[in-house]
This record gives sequence, structure tokens and C-alpha cells, in this order.
Amino acid sequence: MPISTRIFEKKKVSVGSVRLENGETLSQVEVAVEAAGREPEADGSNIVLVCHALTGDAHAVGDQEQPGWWDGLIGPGKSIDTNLYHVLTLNVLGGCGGTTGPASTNPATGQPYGTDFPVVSIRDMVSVQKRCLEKLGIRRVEMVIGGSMGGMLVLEWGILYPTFARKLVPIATAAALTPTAIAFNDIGRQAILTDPGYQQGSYYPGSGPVQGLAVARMMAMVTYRTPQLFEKRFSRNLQSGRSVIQPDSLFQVESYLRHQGKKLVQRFDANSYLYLLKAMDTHDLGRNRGGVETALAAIEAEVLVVGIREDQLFPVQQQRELYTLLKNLGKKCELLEISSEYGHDAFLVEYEKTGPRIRQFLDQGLNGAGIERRIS
Ligand SMILES: CC(=O)SCCNC(=O)CCNC(=O)[C@H](O)C(C)(C)COP(=O)(O)OP(=O)(O)OC[C@H]1O[C@@H](n2cnc3c(N)ncnc32)[C@H](O)[C@@H]1OP(=O)(O)O
Ligand SMILES: N[C@@H](CCO)C(=O)O
Repeated sequence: MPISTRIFEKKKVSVGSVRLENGETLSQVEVAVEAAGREPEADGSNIVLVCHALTGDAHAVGDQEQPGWWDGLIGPGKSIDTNLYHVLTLNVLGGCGGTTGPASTNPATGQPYGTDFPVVSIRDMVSVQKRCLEKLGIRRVEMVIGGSMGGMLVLEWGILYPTFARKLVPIATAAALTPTAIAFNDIGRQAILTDPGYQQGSYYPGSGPVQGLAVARMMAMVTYRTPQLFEKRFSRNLQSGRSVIQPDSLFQVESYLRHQGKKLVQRFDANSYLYLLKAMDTHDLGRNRGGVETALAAIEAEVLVVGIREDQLFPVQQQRELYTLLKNLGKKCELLEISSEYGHDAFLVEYEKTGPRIRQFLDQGLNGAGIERRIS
């Protein structure tokens, strides 16, 4: 397949004023969009919409400048084959990857929003994405896929706009967070809020609560991985390699987590982190819909639910529940369970385990009837 059939495009789409679930209005909303792959078909039959997780962004597919965070799954000849499909990824509302968020300028004051930014929900994120895609002339897509917070958006897409996507792939996600996941989120939140650099959220253009955000990431990384992985990678080894007990001796696992904390601080805004955590905590598919089962009843798309047995943050029982509810509602659905020492982060790493089934689902759906592959 010649590379010339592929496109890479980055743009900002203005969607105007947005009325949020909490009743507030956000004006002059912009959405950062990246597109990669083939030209889109008018009927959307080769379009895949990707929804990113907490610290992801619109750069799911790598280009000549930078690798993408889902390059293992998406690309020429890969499971989501950019020689065949047009892949769209949108940074979420409240994020810090180009879409309007707390670091954006508040048109009413000319200053960054900070904590004047309104509370946004997962449903708000999806309705803003819908507006954005309408502006781009896209009314239907073949598949919506995403993991973790992205999976929450995927299910909301299926419920809010049942005819928008023919297929949904929610990965390592849930109808609502467990209290334990909310507890982890709050530890991260408190680390940020109690950092003197936070300054009630008005730290721009300064660097802000870098220590708090780094600690939040360190803690979160423990929930994203597994004890088995840490045992295998680090065991009880010291970073220096010395076995002598020193006051400043540093275990490899400590060094690794500190490195991960520093890495996040360089690429993520603390206020966005807080707003997105809140959106995840407050998300509930069943809210104001008569419960989760009634909410899921609206879905018309085929659904491939993917769960990771070692996921500490979104236990696999949550994906089993989603699948069972969908099945009992008579929906076309399947549950793919994988095992991985990466735990929750497996959706960003274990492409050999998830990719083949995702590819088959995208190309053929669940009944195996098959859609025509567009190979030129
Ligand atoms: C491809 C991209 O650009 S992704 C960037 C955007 N990120 C996102 O969108 C969020 C989704 N991505 C992620 O969460 C992650 O990138 C993942 C899950 C895909 C992979 O995680 P990674 O952190 O890259 O992998 P891993 O856990 O193996 O850590 C490797 C890093 O730890 C460092 N490290 C390993 N052991 C140690 C140690 N003992 N002490 C200090 N640092 C260590 C490595 O040097 C490496 O550092 P680098 O990333 O600066 O090169
Ligand atoms: N590693 C993922 C975990 C959250 O799902 C992220 O940073 O977004």
C-alpha cells in the first residue's frame, strides 16, 4: 500500500458556546483534532474515532515529528490499519492538549480560567466531540474505541448518539468508578491541592504544583501496573546497585516512580488533571437515566468489551458486568479478557493480545458477515 494514500492532519475546530450538564455555559470552545490514514468515506464506513485516557491527547497516531501513544495498535498494516481507515482523535474538553480547558484563556477576563473553569462531565466531553465532528461534516463512524476514561466516552457515545457508530470498543473501563478508584484519585488530588505551588489554581504562567502533580502520578502509576511487574522489573534492588544500607539509599522502584512523576509534569497541566479526575469520579452511565441497564438499552452498535484480569483500577468484574448487562438486553456484544502483568496500562502496551480481535471486529463485526475492505 503506497504511503501516499495516508494523510496526517492537525487542526483546531471552533464549536462555539457549549451548554454543560451542570447548567453552565462555556463560550468559544475549541477542540484539538488529529486525523491520520485514508481519506474518510462520506458514509463514515472507514472512520475510526479514538477516545484517549486521562493523560492522553489527540496524538494517538505518530507522524514524522513524534510517535503516537497508540502506535502499537494503529498504523499502516496494524490492527487499525491506516491504509484502510481514517483515524480521528480529539483531545477532551477540560484537557491540556489543545482543546479548551482550565489553562485556556477565559474570554470574559482575558486570563487563564484556572478554577473558574466549570466542572465538566464525560457526557459534556462527548457532546462537544459530536459538535466538533458535525463541523467537520462527519455524522457517522464505523467504530469508537478507547480505554479507561476513553472507554467511558466510548459507552457515552453509544448511549447519547445510538446511530453514530456501528461498533464500540470500550477497554478497561466501567459504568462508574469503584469507591477504591475514587479513593486513589483523591489521594492524587490532595497531593496537588496541598502543594504551595497550586495557589488556588491561579499559578499560570508559572509551573504550578509540580511536586504535587508528580506525587499524584507516582501514586497513580502503582494502580496502573501490578505488584508482579514491579517484582520482575525492580525486585528489591537498589538504584545504585549497592547493598549497603545508606540513609539516602534508593530502591529502583522509587527511582522509577520519581522518573514517571517528573515526566508527567513536563507534559500535563495540574488543573486539567484535577478536572479530568473529577469527571471520572462523578461519571455514572446510569445517572438520570433510570440506572445503568436502562442506559445501556439505548445502545444500537455492536460492542466488543475488553477487560484486563490484573487491572487494579477498573477490576475485570466491571467489564464482565457491562458485557452481561448488554447480553441480557439482547445486544450484539462480546467480552475479550486478557491477562497482563501491565495491569490497567495493558491497553497501552499489550497490542498482540488485543489487536487481532479488534482488527477482526473492525473489519467484520461480531456476526462475521464482514464489511467490504477498502483496499485500493
Ligand atoms: C508514545 C508517547 O508519546 S506516550 C506520551 C503520552 N502519553 C500518553 O498519551 C498516556 C499513555 N501512555 C502511557 O501511559 C505510557 O507512555 C505507556 C503506558 C504507554 C508506557 O509507559 P512508559 O513510561 O513509557 O514505560 P515504562 O513503564 O516501561 O517506563 C519507561 C521509563 O522509565 C524509566 N525507568 C525504568 N527504570 C527506571 C529506574 N529504575 N529509575 C528511573 N527511571 C527508570 C526508563 O528509562 C523510561 O524512561 P523514558 O520514558 O524517559 O525513556
Ligand atoms: N497510563 C494512562 C492511565 C490512565 O488510564 C494515562 O496516563 O492516561
